[in-house]
Amino acid sequence: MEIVKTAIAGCLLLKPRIYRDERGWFYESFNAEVLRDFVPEVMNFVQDNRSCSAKHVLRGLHFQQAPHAQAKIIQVIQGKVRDAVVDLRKDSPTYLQHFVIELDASDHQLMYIPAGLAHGFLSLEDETVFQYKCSAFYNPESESGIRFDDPDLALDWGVGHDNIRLSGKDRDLPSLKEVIG
Ligand SMILES: Cc1cn([C@H]2C[C@H](O)[C@@H](COP(=O)(O)OP(=O)(O)O[C@H]3O[C@H](C)C(=O)[C@H](O)[C@H]3O)O2)c(=O)[nH]c1=O
Repeated sequence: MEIVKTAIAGCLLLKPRIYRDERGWFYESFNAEVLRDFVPEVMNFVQDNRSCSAKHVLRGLHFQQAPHAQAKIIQVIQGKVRDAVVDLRKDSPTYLQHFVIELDASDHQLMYIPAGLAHGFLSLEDETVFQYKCSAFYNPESESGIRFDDPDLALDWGVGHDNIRLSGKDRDLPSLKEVIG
């Protein structure tokens, strides 16, 4: 597996070695021994989530507040997304840094997102299936987030905001300024 650093400290792209033959392909999508030196929570993933989204559905930006903050290893199983992360760790050298990256199921890339980052994605195709490992259990009481169109972040989702479909909960998310105080 190739481990690639991103613009945010500790957030890593994971590019598995793909074994192809006449039957198709195979790769290890998670291997604790391989990730041990790069992913502090490698042995603490306790929950896997999977969602399916229609085109232009945006889920996020979400995070769980400490002590329920979740590190995640995300992957697009089917379809394509624009995935966004924001560093909310006040002690991080990349505090408030953010980026958007396109992840396509056909690339088989994964991304490790440390605890303390806000995360969301925009589905670019119908039936986009998104799966991720979490290092802490779901704790709705600790859930928070940032609105997808926050003016201070100005995230580039690649489509007009009028085309984006949100849950009622996500429509009411606070701004970055409200979250960081
Ligand atoms: C997250 C979660 C949700 N649920 C239930 C609660 C709701 O009844 C239903 C849908 O939840 P929600 O609308 O919060 O799902 P998403 O909008 O996909 O949330 C996710 O969106 C972005 C992409 C993330 O990175 C977060 O991990 C996660 O919050 O599943 C559970 O039972 N367990 C869970 O871990």
